[in-house]
Amino acid sequence: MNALVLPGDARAMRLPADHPPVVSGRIGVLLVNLGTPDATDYWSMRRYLKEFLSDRRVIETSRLIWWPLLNGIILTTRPGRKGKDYASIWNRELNESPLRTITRSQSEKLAAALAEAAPKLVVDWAMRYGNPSIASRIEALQQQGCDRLLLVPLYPQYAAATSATVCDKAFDKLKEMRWQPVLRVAPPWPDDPVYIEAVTSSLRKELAKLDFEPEIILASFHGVPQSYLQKGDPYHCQCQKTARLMREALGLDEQRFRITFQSRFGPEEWLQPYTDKTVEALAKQGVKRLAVCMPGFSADCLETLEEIAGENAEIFLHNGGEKFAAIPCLNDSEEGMRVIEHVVRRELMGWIQ
Ligand SMILES: C=CC1=C(C)c2cc3[nH]c(cc4nc(cc5[nH]c(cc1n2)c(C)c5CCC(=O)O)C(CCC(=O)O)=C4C)c(C)c3C=C
Ligand SMILES: [Fe+2]
Ligand SMILES: [Fe+2]
Repeated sequence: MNALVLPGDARAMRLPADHPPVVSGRIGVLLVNLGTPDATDYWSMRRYLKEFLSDRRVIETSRLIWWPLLNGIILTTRPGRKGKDYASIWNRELNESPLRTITRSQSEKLAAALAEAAPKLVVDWAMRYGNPSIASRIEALQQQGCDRLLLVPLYPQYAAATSATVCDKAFDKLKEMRWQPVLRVAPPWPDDPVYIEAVTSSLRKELAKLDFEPEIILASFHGVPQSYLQKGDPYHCQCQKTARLMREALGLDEQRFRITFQSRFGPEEWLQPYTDKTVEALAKQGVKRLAVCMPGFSADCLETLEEIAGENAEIFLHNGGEKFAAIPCLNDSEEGMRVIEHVVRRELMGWIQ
């Protein structure tokens, strides 16, 4: 007879010698963000973009039209161009993208914050595209004895292209498993008072550090094609709600605090107003001082550091603007961790005390 110590509760269990090993009794929390290439060279970028842009949740265009486009022009030209953009924001110390560095830190800080209240908890993190994959981390959590799993897509606003595809991927892994962990999924938090308080107090703090007072603040959210809204995706409404609640909490009017949508891709019409067009128009109208916050991103990434802090700053300054600030995302700041810990504690109710 073997004596097996269960990591969760340190119970010793007696099993026959030919019995497969059993580890159980722990709870896994898996934080998931969008994705990241392993490196900025052409092939790493191509692999990452191929996985990302082959996802039917992201690109809903008919495969007959999309496949030749993707495998022809897009995967030939985009990896090189975007590799340079990633290189401009790369974390050289750790040789990885900022999104990876920040997501790991969020996971480590969450684990530390919950260690005392929930010693059976194992906190981990994954990327929907690239590494570490969702499948590999679910497997690792199971090997550590997690028979219950809380999946946390790190998107405050739900979109099929982000939140739903995280669930699809997790369920793909579960489909292969004999002993599936029980799965809970954290809902989005577009109007959660803890989130609204965190994004507005973080914004106030960042504004206070500037050497200027912006005439206008943009809340820029990642866009999606306009057709996704027509098909019933709640993303647009949830972004509007977050922006309205932020504006009310800040006591600003609709002129001073405006919503825009960034990162459009391809010729289709995306959610509007577009961030880059708005930034250009404001500069041309004579606005001299502008700040842009990005409350839909839980962590700084290519779209915030390169597109907003880089490209959009340049657009503003080239068209007559004088001062531009890109406000950092919540990241692993005190405010950011307050939101993640709040969501996780609430969704673990009944599983932990
Ligand atoms: C082409 C369709 C895309 C849709 C729809 C889309 C939705 C969407 N994306 C995010 C968050 C992020 N996107 C990021 C990068 C990125 N997004 C797309 C395309 C779509 N996104 C691409 C092709 C890329 C890669 C870069 C590029 O080639 O332009 C990132 C940054 C990742 C990083 O490592 O830094 C984030 C985050 C949301 C929230 C969203 C819909 C709501
Ligand atoms: Fe995106
Ligand atoms: Fe709406």
